[in-house]
Amino acid sequence: MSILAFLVVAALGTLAISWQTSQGLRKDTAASLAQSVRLVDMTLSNATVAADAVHDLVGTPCTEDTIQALRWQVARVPNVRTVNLYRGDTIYCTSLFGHNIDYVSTGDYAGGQLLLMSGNAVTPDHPLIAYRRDVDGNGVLIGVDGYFLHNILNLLSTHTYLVLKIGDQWMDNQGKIHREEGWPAGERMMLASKQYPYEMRLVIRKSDHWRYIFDYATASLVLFPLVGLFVAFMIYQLLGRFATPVTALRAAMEKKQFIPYLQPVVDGTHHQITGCEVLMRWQHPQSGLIPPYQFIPLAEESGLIVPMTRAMMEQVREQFGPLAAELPKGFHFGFNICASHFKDLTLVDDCKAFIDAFKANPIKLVLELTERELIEQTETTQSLFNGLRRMGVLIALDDFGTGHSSLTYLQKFHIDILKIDQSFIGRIGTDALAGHIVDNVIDLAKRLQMVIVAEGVETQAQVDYLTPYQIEFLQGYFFGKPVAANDFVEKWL
Ligand SMILES: Nc1nc2c(ncn2[C@@H]2O[C@@H]3COP(=O)(O)O[C@H]4[C@@H](O)[C@H](n5cnc6c(=O)[nH]c(N)nc65)O[C@@H]4COP(=O)(O)O[C@H]3[C@H]2O)c(=O)[nH]1
Repeated sequence: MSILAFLVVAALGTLAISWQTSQGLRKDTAASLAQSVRLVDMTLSNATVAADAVHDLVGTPCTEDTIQALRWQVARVPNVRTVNLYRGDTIYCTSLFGHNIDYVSTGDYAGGQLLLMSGNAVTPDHPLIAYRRDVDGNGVLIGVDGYFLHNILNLLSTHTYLVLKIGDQWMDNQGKIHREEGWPAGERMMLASKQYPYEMRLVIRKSDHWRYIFDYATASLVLFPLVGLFVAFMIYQLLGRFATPVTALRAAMEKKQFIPYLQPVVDGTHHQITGCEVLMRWQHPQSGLIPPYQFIPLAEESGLIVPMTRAMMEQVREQFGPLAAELPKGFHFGFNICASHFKDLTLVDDCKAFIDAFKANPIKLVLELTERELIEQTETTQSLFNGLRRMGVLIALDDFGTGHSSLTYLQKFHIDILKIDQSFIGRIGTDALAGHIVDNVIDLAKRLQMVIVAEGVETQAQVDYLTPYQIEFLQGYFFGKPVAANDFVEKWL
């Protein structure tokens, strides 16, 4: 989707740029054509001025005065290089050589008026335009300097190929005169002069488009890919990353959205705080605080629970390690650990790092395993359990009474603590049968001679009921609900 979005924006950008470019190019070229015709007309009008000035000399003999008058026009009128008089098809008087006989092919003149020449006798490589004014078979020929004309072409053909066409000849912006139609390929435009028989022709080559794009749409060239990348990134954020619930979990983990909530655990006699259970919450930016039953099963299924639990231990360690001195003596932290985590040897390192963070006032670390998900005994799990034991980590069996743990299982894994499931505590005082079941579960736990925690204690009646059993620890809303780490510090420490 992101790539598609990028391509769509890029395609739109390309369309916009090419539309913008072709519109701009068309407008600019039309303006260049009009401008070039105006300038060439202006140049040729100088020839008209010179021709007007010597009009009366047409057909008169080539005297010194006539030659002087011709030369005077060359000196006076801009762009005029030569002024010549002819009779029929013979030039007989020139500003350059005075009295001189030369042949003129008047039939070659476009519209009988203009001829494009690559040079003359004096400057054979210097283009010029001959302007002819005929007066009944006689007339005047004005040589107009091609330099100014090819400069006009040069100046106005920055983005296109612009030529001046007179008859079947044309001059390019280098001042070269051509006869064949050897023009570059591309879109053609032309504009004819209304005053003189010539036209300006223009070719928009493919490369002109590119040059035009770079010159005029640089901002768009940078902007569109950037917008494309931004849109693609936003779509990636909104759709791509959360395409599956697992990717959503992974993203949340990277953004550290899983945070610890802590619930106090109190001693069974004086109801003083002795430790806490760490319970994970997902602080979702849109949905708010998400309880663990909505994401823990998926986290376990996908294997993400291991890094999530490690991050949880790290967060608690970083927040409470510096407060070690303020914790009650022998304070315990309980973490829920899923069965698959017991195959991961990094657990030992994480536990060591956790314990080491509280050297100032050593704590007890409790790993809570749920009874509903029994651990298989393999060499790895066994060595892991042994390693944890050596470090003094305690193992608690959570939700005791709801699963199928056998005595052998409890012994095999050296369980230290049994946490009686809250469903049993919740039944206290409801009916006689329920009371019987609760008694039996507590009795069984007692016979196993393990430390007991009663979970889910909500009422005074439940506390009173449990008191004669001398249960070591109690946990439940009656004493305190799970709260964020800061609130826990404020309320309990
Ligand atoms: N009605 C009632 N409920 C009480 C009372 N006292 C405690 N509770 C709730 O009982 C649950 C005790 O945790 P749990 O049995 O380990 O059960 C936990 C545990 O199995 C799992 N869980 C929570 N955090 C983690 C975690 O970090 N890792 C793993 N693997 N599982 C976790 O999600 C389960 C539910 O957690 P929570 O929603 O936090 O629910 C907590 C706690 O808020 C009470 O007096 N009344």
